[in-house]
Formats: sequence, C-alpha cells, structure tokens
Amino acid sequence: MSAFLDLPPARCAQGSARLPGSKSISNRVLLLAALAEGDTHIHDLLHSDDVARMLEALEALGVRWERTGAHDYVVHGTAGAPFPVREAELFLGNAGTAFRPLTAVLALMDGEYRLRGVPRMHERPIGDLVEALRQLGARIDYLENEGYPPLAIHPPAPVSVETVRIRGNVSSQFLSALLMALPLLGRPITVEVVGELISRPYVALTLALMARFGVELVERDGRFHYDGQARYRSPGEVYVEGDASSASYFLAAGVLGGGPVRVEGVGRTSLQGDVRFAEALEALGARVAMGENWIEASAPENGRLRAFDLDLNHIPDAAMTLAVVALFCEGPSRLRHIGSWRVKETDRIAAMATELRKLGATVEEGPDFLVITPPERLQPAAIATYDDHRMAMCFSLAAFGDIYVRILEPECVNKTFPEYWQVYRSVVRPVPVVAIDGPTASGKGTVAARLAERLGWHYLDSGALYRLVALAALRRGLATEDAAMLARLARDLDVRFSGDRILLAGEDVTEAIRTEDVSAAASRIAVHGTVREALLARQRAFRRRPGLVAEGRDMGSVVFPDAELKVFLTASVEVRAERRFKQLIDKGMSASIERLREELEARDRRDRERAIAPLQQCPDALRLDTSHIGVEEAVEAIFDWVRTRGLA
Ligand SMILES: Nc1ncnc2c1ncn2[C@@H]1O[C@H](COP(=O)(O)OP(=O)(O)OP(=O)(O)O)[C@@H](O)[C@H]1O
Ligand SMILES: Nc1ccn([C@@H]2O[C@H](COP(=O)(O)O)[C@@H](O)[C@H]2O)c(=O)n1
Repeated sequence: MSAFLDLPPARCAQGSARLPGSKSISNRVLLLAALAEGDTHIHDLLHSDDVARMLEALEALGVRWERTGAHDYVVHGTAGAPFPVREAELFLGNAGTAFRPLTAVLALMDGEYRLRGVPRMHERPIGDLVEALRQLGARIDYLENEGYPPLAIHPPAPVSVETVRIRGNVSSQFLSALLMALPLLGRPITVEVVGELISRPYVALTLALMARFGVELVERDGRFHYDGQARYRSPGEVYVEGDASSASYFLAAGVLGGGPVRVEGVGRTSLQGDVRFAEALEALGARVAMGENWIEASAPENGRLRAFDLDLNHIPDAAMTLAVVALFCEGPSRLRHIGSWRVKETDRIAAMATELRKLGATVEEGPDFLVITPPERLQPAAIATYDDHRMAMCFSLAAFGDIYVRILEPECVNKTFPEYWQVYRSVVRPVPVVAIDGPTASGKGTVAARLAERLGWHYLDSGALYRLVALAALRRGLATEDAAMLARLARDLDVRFSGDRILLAGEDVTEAIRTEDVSAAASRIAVHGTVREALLARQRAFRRRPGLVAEGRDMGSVVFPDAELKVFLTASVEVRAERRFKQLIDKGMSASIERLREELEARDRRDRERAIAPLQQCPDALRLDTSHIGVEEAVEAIFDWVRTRGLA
C-alpha cells in the first residue's frame, strides 16, 4: 500500500473511459438474486471492496454463488426462504450498501446474526432503519452505542401491523433496505416516509431493480405499498450499468481539460440518479452530449465556467465532484442540501472544506451547505483522503490547476473503483516535460533554453537553484557539510526568476552564481539528500502549461521521472573544457584550460558518485553527443524527437 500518489499538473483530458459496474446496482442485485427464486446470471458486476463484503456475507449466510467470468457471476437464489445459515457473524467493512439492506433482510429471517464494520461504520447512524424494523417485530440490539452499528439481530417476534413509518432525512438507504425486505413478510404492508426523503433517485433505483426481480410496489403520496403476493423471481440475466457517480470524475475532467471525454456504460436510459450530474455541468456552461449508453463532456465554448448555486440533494455522491470543479468557476459557488454528506464514509462536508482550503480556496461551511470561492491561483497540496474513495477521486481533478497534487492513501479508491488511477492516466494528459540531463558544460543550459523558446514552453535551469543555495551559504559562512542548515536555507530561499535574470532576496545575482567558487560549492551541497528534497517542490512548480524543458543532473531520474522525453546530453571532456574556457574568456575573465578541465572533472565525479540522485543516463533517455555538432544542430535534433512523440 503506497502512502501517497503525486499527480502532475494536467494539460488536457481527452478520450474515453469504460466505467466499472455501479456499486449501488451491484450490491442490490446480489441481494435480490440471493432472495429470488431461480439462478441469476449477473454480468459486469463491480469488483471492489464494498461488493466483496456483500459477496463474503452471502457466502457466510449459505447463499451459493460462483464466478463464471471476469465480471460475471451466477447466484443461486433461496426463493424467499430464510438463508441456510441461521447463526453468523458478518464483517461488512464500510459498505453501507451491504450493511443496511442485510440488516433489514436478516431482521425478518429466523436467525441469530451479528453485523460489524470498520470503526467509521460504527459512527454512521442506523437508528431510523432499526426503529422501522422493530415496528415489524424485528428484535435488534445495539452492541455498542444506541443508534449505531454493530448490531445483534435475533429472530423476530410476530406482529400484525399494516403500516410502518420510517424517517428518510438521514439516508435514503434506510428506506431502500426496508423496501427490499418487504416480500419476506408474505403479507400486505405499507411503508410511510415521515418527513423529508433525501436522495430520492436512489429509492427509484431500488424500486426499478425490485421490479426487475418481479416485485412491483405501488407508490402514492410518499407511501409504498406491497401487496403481499409478489415474490422475487430471477429475471435470468442482469447487466450491471456503469457507475454513474464514477462517471462524474471523467466528465468533469473533460470539462476542465478541454475534452471531449466520453464515459461508456451509463447514458440516457440509466437507472441511476447521478447521471443528472451532466445537467449540473451544463448549468456551468459545459458542453454535454448523451447517448443511450454513453455521456460526453467538453469545456464551455468560451472556456469559462460559471459559478453556481445548486440544490444537490438528488445527486449527493456526484455533487462532491462539483465541489472541486468549483475551484475553476468564476466566483463563489454554493452547494446546497448536502447534509447527507455528514454521515457518509467520513464527514464529507468537513473533509471537503479542509482539503479545499489547503489548495487556497476560501470555504464557508454550514450544516448542509458549502460555499467555495476559488483562489487566484491554486497552491500545491497534500490531500488527506479520510479512507473515503470519493475524496481521492474528486481531488485528482485539482491537477487541472497547473499544480502537483499529492493524494494521500490513494488505494482508498478500491472501495468502488480499484482501477481508477489507471483509467485517470489514460484520459488525463500531464503537462509535458522534456528532461535534459548531462555533465558540466555539455551545453544543457544553452540547448534547453533555446528549445523552450522554440516550443513556447517554460524553462527550468535546476542547477541555478543549487547555485543560489551555494551563494547564500558562502555569504553566510555556512559549511558545505552542514546538511540541516543548508536544507533550511534551501527551503526558505527568497528567489525570483524574472525573464533571464535571477533575483535572490531582491538582488540580481545572475552573474554572481556563475563563478567557479559557487560552481564548486553547488556541487558539494548537492550531495545532501535534505537539500535536494527541499528543492524538489520548487523545481516541480516550473511544470506548467503548455510544457516544460528542464535541465540538470536528475531531471529524468528524480524530479520528472514521468517526463515524456528524456535526453542525456554529453560531449567529450576536452570539448567541454574548451567551451567553458571560451565562455570565461568571452566574459573577459582569465582562465587556465588545464585547471578548468580538472575542476570540471572533479565536479562530474562528485555528481556521478554521490549516493543520492547521481548524474546518470536513465535507461529510457536518448543520448546526444554534441562533441562535433553546434548548438542549432543539437536543438534541431531534440526538437525532432519532441515532434515524433507528438508533443509539439
Ligand atoms: N553543441 C554545442 N556546440 C558548441 N558549443 C556549445 C554547444 N552547446 C553548448 N555550447 C556552448 O558551451 C558553453 C557551455 O554550455 P552551457 O553553459 O549551456 O552548458 P551546461 O551543460 O548548461 O553547463 P553547466 O552544467 O555548467 O550549467 C556555452 O557557451 C554554449 O554556447
Ligand atoms: N539537477 C541538478 C542540477 C545541478 N546540480 C548540482 O548543481 C551544480 C551546478 O549545476 P549547473 O548545472 O549549473 O552546473 C552541479 O555541479 C550539480 O552538482 C544537481 O545536483 N542536480
């Protein structure tokens, strides 16, 4: 498990993403298939933690199922009879789509069950569901805190109520769970929702899937009636739609990164409410197209995203994506009616506000709303994910702000979308980097600067940063061995690159950092890992649209290991010494070619032999020996490589 994932700044997004199966549909279908008469062949089932928890639970309950293909399963239904295993302890992780429906179903069966989850699951309320089930005779005990999992379920007591009341303002999953369990009663019953029902489309999804399995409830005025007759029957085959909430990240990427980006697996005929995320994007000015089984999104015609004020009660999960999109809108945006976020995988309102602020946004947080004002320019940040898959996926979009984004605990996406990072990389193209490394006086600086100019890209002279630290250290009398002090100096360095001038604390030091004393000191301090670490973020900050040409010693190996093109530029030591000699003479400085050669070789040796980020040719770098070619020819050769890779 990796502790973090660094996402480079994104240049554009284009292409198509095949979505994994919907989590909401996968877990509902598995349970309905288990309760139904006959075998159900399920295709395109999601593979993820939450679905794994449901499959394990069904197995533990004696429901037989087999995997018949990559995403294909057959479930042998129990025809409405109690599950074969009458006593079990189930661990359901943080899967609400498993915990709530299994609670309802098992509470009406004749067994002894204990249901547990991860610590966060034990902080997510379930009292409204338990309360409703108790009206039906269910005997459920709270094992720790009143109103929260874990639960002990005992065989129900017989009761003959005709109407059950349930509150729907905390989670619509309570109502969904109750409705799915009704056919187990075998008698007519009415469910009445008390007060507001949030996230209504998820209930519509439940009803549609129950109907696929032969049980149609009559709904009138917030009341759902079961006739006591219908029984679950397998429809034979079920295809799971792509996950509409997961679609939101790629549709947003299409909008922020130009597009078009097409998601395949959901569309006009989808059962899932989150397809209406597309309407929200349109309200912001994005261009959206939809087919039966696909949706496509692109940036607004004029490239500008309108700020928004939206009631997002109907798309609570996809709405999180809008919170990050708000960073790119013109002005403050308000997300309303999102109170259910507080009881999800984490308190998503608090988590979202905290992480958006790290990026520089101004965020007002209310009980059920957020107001997000984007900053002038995003700042790079390490984003905590709170073991919440959606936090990780949402914040991957911040990379469109021309910044590196560090996602902590990135594997939390396994909850619903284990392949997310691969699919993300197939659609989102990073800001391209040409990394040029090589020994002293090989011509890296000259060639890289000209290439950058020709491409219209940014240019990074990474050696200048080491030289600046060296100059500052020499001026303060710091020893080149004092790694800790030097690292502090490197971190706090007040540097500004202004055209071809370099300013240190406001002073123009462009020439001062080029002396041989500074060169030697730079290569001595460059051996310290702490100094290199302190300069890493500064170097990466140069990676901005439309692209970067970076030169130094470890551009391709450490700073930009994902560079689209890596070049190792070199020349014989004699040629390099002559070039440096000529450079100094041209500047009116005296020099000895022998001494220059010795110094140059000593510097190269230190750079090659140091333990951390040594000068080396990366295995994937192209070598260019400039001993016998001029500057223009070298630039032309690299420009050709850039072109053949489709970067310009
Ligand atoms: N292909 C080339 N042919 C001839 N001269 C070149 C060539 N490339 C660079 N030079 C000249 O060599 C000198 C040294 O080049 P430059 O300073 O760019 O090297 P560098 O690799 O960046 O050095 P350093 O590592 O010290 O920063 C410059 O005066 C430059 O014009
Ligand atoms: N990526 C880099 C760049 C430079 N260094 C060290 O700094 C010295 C000065 O660099 P120049 O390119 O300006 O000559 C150089 O000798 C290296 O020791 C580095 O380590 N990594």
